[in-house]
Amino acid sequence: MTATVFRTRGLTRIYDTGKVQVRALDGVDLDLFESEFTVLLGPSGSGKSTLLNILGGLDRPSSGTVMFRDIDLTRLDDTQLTAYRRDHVGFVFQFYNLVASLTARENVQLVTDVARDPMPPEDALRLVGLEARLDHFPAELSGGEQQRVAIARAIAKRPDVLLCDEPTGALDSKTGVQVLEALHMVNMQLGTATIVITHNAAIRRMAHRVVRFQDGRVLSVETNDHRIAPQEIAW
Ligand SMILES: Nc1ncnc2c1ncn2[C@@H]1O[C@H](COP(=O)(O)OP(=O)(O)OP(=O)(O)O)[C@@H](O)[C@H]1O
Repeated sequence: MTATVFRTRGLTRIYDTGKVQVRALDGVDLDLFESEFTVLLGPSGSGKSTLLNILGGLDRPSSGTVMFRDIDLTRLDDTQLTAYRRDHVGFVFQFYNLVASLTARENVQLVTDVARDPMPPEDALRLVGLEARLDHFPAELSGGEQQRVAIARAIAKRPDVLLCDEPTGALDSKTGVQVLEALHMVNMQLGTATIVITHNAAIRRMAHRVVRFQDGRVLSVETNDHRIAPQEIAW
């Protein structure tokens, strides 16, 4: 049996907006596993991003526990949480947040220059299929290529987990599939536990495990017996 990378118990996040309290997460018990590719599905507002932000140490729960391996993230102070993010977590968001005045290689270098055990930026860009675009600026790259630079930037520090919030949300099917191929390669070659939020149900078919959310709770967890290749996915 594969070891768990994340274990949440009774995870609850309440946003207090003054007039109303929103239970974004409402007692989530969830195990996610080392090296697995997990897809999080669910309607808008069901709590997916809130969960991802807590797993990534960007936010804290109101109650409950979240273990990363044998570390209880809820017990870390702010400095320790920052160190956890820096050493263990790669993030990919819907919008790429690349520095426009830097090339693809230089955007990745921003991270590798300060990481503890980085891979060369060229290796990270090769892994996502961009070896021919090293010296291109973001404006010279397609949306899918820019997202792949963002993935290279996220994985160049060799994180243990890669957390992706709608990574194909801004992309059409053809370029979106290239981004999924890049995530698949990272997961296969580096064994990085990869957790992907998507509204696109077609993507669930490439996952090891699919978690469905509703109203801040886990509705179901399914394991895919037959995964399909990213190239077979279309939307
Ligand atoms: N900073 C905040 N302040 C108040 N309420 C918030 C805040 N962030 C999220 N929420 C609320 O918490 C609930 C869960 O939001 P969350 O973003 O986690 O959902 P989601 O499933 O990721 O949605 P989407 O698919 O639209 O991104 C929603 O009702 C949302 O309005």
